[in-house]
Amino acid sequence: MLPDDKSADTTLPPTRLIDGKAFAQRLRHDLREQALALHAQAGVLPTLAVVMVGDDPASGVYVRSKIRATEQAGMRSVSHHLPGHTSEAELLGLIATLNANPLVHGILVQLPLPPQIRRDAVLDGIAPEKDVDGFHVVNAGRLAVGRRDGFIPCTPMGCLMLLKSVRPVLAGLQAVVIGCSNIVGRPMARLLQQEGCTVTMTHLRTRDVAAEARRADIIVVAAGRAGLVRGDWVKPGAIVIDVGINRVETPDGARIVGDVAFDEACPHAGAITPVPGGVGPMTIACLLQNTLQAARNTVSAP
Ligand SMILES: Nc1nc(=O)c2c([nH]1)NC[C@@H]1CN(c3ccc(C(=O)N[C@@H](CCC(=O)O)C(=O)O)cc3)C=[N+]21
Ligand SMILES: [Mg+2]
Repeated sequence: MLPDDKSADTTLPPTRLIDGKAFAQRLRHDLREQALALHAQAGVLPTLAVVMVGDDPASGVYVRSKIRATEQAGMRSVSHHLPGHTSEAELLGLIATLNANPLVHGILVQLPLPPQIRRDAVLDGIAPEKDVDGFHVVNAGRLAVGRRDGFIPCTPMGCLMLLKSVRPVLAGLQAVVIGCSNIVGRPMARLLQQEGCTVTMTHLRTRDVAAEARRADIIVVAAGRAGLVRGDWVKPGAIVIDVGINRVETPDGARIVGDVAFDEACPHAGAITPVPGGVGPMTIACLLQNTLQAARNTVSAP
């Protein structure tokens, strides 16, 4: 390059692919060492109870990968598979038993639940100190008021870790969250706000989501609609975190895609998560982190 050639100064740096799979593998490796140390030093074997109701095949796949990851991370898992016709009272009974069991540190009830069971009644039946999903209303409340003594939902926590891996300081940035479920969007917005972002939460009734997205330095999308975020929604250099998991049929068979039109968005984004291999693996790693934390919390400080 000639000394007077300034073209490099105006060219955007290449898009950075955020490798959630590799990040999650490192985290799981670290968690394994910490779990083994806790077991050796305090005699506590971090244990996660996974409860599944019914036979949704996708849920079965997730549950099995959570159990495998738990054991690979030097922790124990106990799984309870209940039939699809289980009543809410029966499920609450199992949860009460797990709440009372001192050898169980974390409890995860796989969602979605069958229609005869009220999700919120079940989530609020889990002891908050064992609520490693962070879905109990008490843990949601702790996050909402900025307290740090509760559990943070695993997917937003994983998204924040990935964001910070490419941009350690988020303060002052404009963030847009697309989709505001209690599981991802709402807690994500609260975490970003705590990091000092100016957060816009968008949802089904937002008049012009594209216009909100175009102003953003950070886009987190958890809307459950394949290809929702188009290339021209992405401000040059923005960080794009894609939480979507959509199964689509292609001529070459079924494929999992996110909520971002990845090929379109890539040239605009400064950094972007792929699907698969982005946010998904982080969700499981953060579940293990919360389980380890729940186990540690049972050990009285020396
Ligand atoms: N109580 C509860 N807690 C949950 O955390 C919870 C739940 N219920 N119900 C279902 C959703 C979904 N979920 C995922 C976890 C990991 C991947 C994951 O690892 N995905 C990989 C593989 C994707 C694939 O190829 O199938 C990836 O994105 O690369 C995806 C989705 C947790 N969920
Ligand atoms: Mg992903």
